[in-house]
Amino acid sequence: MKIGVVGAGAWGTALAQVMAQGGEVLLWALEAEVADGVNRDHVNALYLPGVPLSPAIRATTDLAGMAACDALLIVTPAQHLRATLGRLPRTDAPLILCAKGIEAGSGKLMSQVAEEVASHAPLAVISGPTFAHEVAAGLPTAVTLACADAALAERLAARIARPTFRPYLSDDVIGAEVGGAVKNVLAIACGVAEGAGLGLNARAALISRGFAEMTRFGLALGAKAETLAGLSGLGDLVLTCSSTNSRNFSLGKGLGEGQAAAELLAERRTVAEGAYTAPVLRDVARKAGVEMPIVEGVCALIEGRVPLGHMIDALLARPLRSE
Ligand SMILES: NC(=O)C1=CN([C@@H]2O[C@H](COP(=O)(O)OP(=O)(O)OC[C@H]3O[C@@H](n4cnc5c(N)ncnc54)[C@H](O)[C@@H]3O)[C@@H](O)[C@H]2O)C=CC1
Ligand SMILES: O=C(CO)COP(=O)(O)O
Repeated sequence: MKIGVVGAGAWGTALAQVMAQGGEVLLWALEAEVADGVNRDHVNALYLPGVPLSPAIRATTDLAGMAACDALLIVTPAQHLRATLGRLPRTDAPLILCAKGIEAGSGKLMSQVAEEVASHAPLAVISGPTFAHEVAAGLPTAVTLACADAALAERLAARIARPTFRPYLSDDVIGAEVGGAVKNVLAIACGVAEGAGLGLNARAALISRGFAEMTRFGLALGAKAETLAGLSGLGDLVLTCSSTNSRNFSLGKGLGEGQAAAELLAERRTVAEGAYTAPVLRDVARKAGVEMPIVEGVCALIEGRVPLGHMIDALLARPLRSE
């Protein structure tokens, strides 16, 4: 099974590196300098610096080449998924969606966007606790591979599984996507707590009450509770809420230190998906009648509507209730 990877940011490059252990991989990069660097020097200096890449990865800036692949890992940021899929050549190859987010404007999960733009393609999702640098370095990692078609899931798992990269199968595509999208927003909240010096008790409270928000939201969208408690939900939440290796956590840390969201976002080339997912997540949750006070607080901070102190006071002053 020849694998194509669409998107040569940190995660697409790391996935290409693991998949190259099982044969040649074609990697599509938006930027010509990235494709050139991968082909000539076997590095992606822009998005995954310091990692020597496998010579079995061949990079291209031409999406047409993806038609020759048997399965495509789609790893562009969430807000670029629709446009990128729209430019892909028509192919019957399964699309394995790897971005974590909700589309602004439509309020759709990645699989719902793909169903609209590439309705002919079989879909799967990879999600879970996966810092790109660790995966690229061959450190042990487990992910959720979600697909409604059990036979396809098994075929994909057989190709994707590597000695240090272990997929667990699930039929709950929505659940796998909700976990990845919501944890990014909660990681911003935990970063805020770090930046503002609120302590580790506050972080643990945000993780567990954030998980309650993720679970309420996921169940309202039809996700299974056990998916949300698995690698793609709780697992990724714990990882991303614990380390400045997370772009979302470090964005939150900057906010907690008093910097403005607009400045922090303008400074970065890499994507902090939670900043774009937060407002649309809040809107979808409100429409579904799901209370997400931590997500509401993150939105208020990102939009610059309330000072940090007010946001913290508002969360602590909510009516007392059962856990
Ligand atoms: N970096 C990580 O450790 C992980 C990232 N992810 C997810 O993977 C997705 C991609 O993130 P990264 O690879 O980290 O990105 P990145 O932050 O390393 O790089 C940004 C990417 O966006 C692309 N891009 C910019 N403008 C674009 C456009 N107009 N059209 C298409 N692509 C465009 C760039 O070419 C580059 O590939 C995100 O949804 C992220 O949440 C998931 C798991 C781990
Ligand atoms: O999704 C990730 C780890 O699973 C990466 O998190 P960040 O995008 O916050 O860096």
